[in-house]
Amino acid sequence: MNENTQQPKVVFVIFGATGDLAKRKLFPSIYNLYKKGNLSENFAVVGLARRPWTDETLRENVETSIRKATATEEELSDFTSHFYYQSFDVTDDATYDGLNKLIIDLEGKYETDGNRLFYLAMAPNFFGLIAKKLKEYGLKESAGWTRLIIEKPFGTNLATAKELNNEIREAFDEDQIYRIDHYLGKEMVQNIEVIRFANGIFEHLWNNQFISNIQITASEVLGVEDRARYYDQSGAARDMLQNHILQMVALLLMEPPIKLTTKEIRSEKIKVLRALRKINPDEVYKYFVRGQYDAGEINNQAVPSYREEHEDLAFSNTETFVAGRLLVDNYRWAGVPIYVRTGKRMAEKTISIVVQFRDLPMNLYYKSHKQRYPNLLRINIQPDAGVTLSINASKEGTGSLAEPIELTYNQNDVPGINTPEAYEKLLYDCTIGDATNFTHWDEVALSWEFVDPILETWAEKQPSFPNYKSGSMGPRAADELLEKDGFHWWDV
Ligand SMILES: NC(=O)C1=CN([C@@H]2O[C@H](COP(=O)(O)OP(=O)(O)OC[C@H]3O[C@@H](n4cnc5c(N)ncnc54)[C@H](OP(=O)(O)O)[C@@H]3O)[C@@H](O)[C@H]2O)C=CC1
Ligand SMILES: O=C1O[C@H](COP(=O)(O)O)[C@@H](O)[C@H](O)[C@H]1O
Repeated sequence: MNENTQQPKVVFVIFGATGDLAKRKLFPSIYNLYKKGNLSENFAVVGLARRPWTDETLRENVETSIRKATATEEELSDFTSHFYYQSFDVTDDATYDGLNKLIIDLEGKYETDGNRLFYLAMAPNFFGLIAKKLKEYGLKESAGWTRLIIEKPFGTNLATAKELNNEIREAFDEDQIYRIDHYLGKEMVQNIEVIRFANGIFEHLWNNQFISNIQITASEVLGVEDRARYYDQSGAARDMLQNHILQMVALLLMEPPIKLTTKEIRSEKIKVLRALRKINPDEVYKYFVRGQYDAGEINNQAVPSYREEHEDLAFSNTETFVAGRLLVDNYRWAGVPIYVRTGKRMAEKTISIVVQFRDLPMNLYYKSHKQRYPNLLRINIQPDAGVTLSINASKEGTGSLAEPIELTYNQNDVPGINTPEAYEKLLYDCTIGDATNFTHWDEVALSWEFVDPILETWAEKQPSFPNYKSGSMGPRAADELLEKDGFHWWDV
């Protein structure tokens, strides 16, 4: 079935084809695009890494990674026959000419019109170098389009992000650069705009007169897994807050764009990020909470503390949890706190947004003020994908008393809906040249500007870690953030 009208022709070049991201996300996503007819037969994939694999080894690995997708043997071999491997060290100049030759051969064989998509699924310290070499060895020169997808993290602070951006911009134009943030490929994150801008009942109330606060939670059950080396240098603020969480904030608070184009949507998101109130160093501990998980229990299973996960982490002061209270200084949002929290080894895997509407000045249907239930709009991103609206009504037998009831749409319950993986959507968008759900440099820079003072202040003082139990919803201080304002985290 072809869900979209365009069936791109392209050679994908994956740097880091033997790695975790390629195996878990990229190969299955390319397969799904192919299976759904969102990719024409005119495509090839070149996998690159240092390991001395052959085309056959790569194809076997691709097969293993997509087996779950229940393909027949014939479908699998048709698909994997488009994959080619080249053993390649990105630091070795001698390898780039050979790569160009292989791509040109494949362009002839598969008639891909010279379209090239370079995907950098490698450690970020290689991003600048690869971009430079692609230009230097003429791999950017082709009869079709050339695009570059860059994985996260994009720098470790504003200064390093600028350096990286300058390196990449020397080789590629901004409109060829696709900085991926996979949260922007999630169905319900994309739906934020639709829910807001296609519904008068929400958009008319979407401001500080009617909304008392907004809560964003991205909690994970998993711990650091085998990414300790990366994660310990990063921590929750760099790993999740600087990118995924601030992107959701921008989508939730932006003004309606004048058109649904990449340029207009980005321009509105950028205005929100510019309006984020910068945190003064002396306010960091008042408005932001950091945490690191201790041992605990999740789903009745004992799990170790962060420091016990790997010998290199034994004395780590890296945060695995961050919560904060953000303010956006513009006419629409002045005074509305946006609470965010994200962390590893929490009680459950959830990504959800709760929009709490203001109480009525006087509600005739409650016996006491304590029983009031505000209206809540929940945008459930994962594991449920849908929306829930909490309203008040009298239930049978409760007479003239109001009780909260929930109106729920859960996409997971709708038969026949097969929500595509975030990476699948974003890969497709890139092949058709739609950069709407990728981040512009200005968004990256503004997000670092917001996060940097928090990280700098934290770096000055050793935290008292661990400070939350695995299987909990984070440190107690994260609850106090809201309690000080008379709110509490809603269940997610
Ligand atoms: N894994 C994940 O879930 C996520 C990953 N990311 C990002 O994706 C990127 C890749 O991550 P991930 O796949 O986990 O990393 P891995 O460590 O699993 O893979 C790294 C890849 O780079 C290759 N490589 C390393 N050095 C060289 C070199 N000098 N020349 C050529 N190839 C080299 C490795 O292969 P070989 O050793 O054979 O050379 C391997 O294929 C990172 O930027 C990460 O932050 C982002 C979100 C989630
Ligand atoms: O980018 C990242 O995201 C994942 C969480 O992604 P999700 O789609 O499962 O919500 C996180 O585990 C990882 O640390 C981070 O790098």
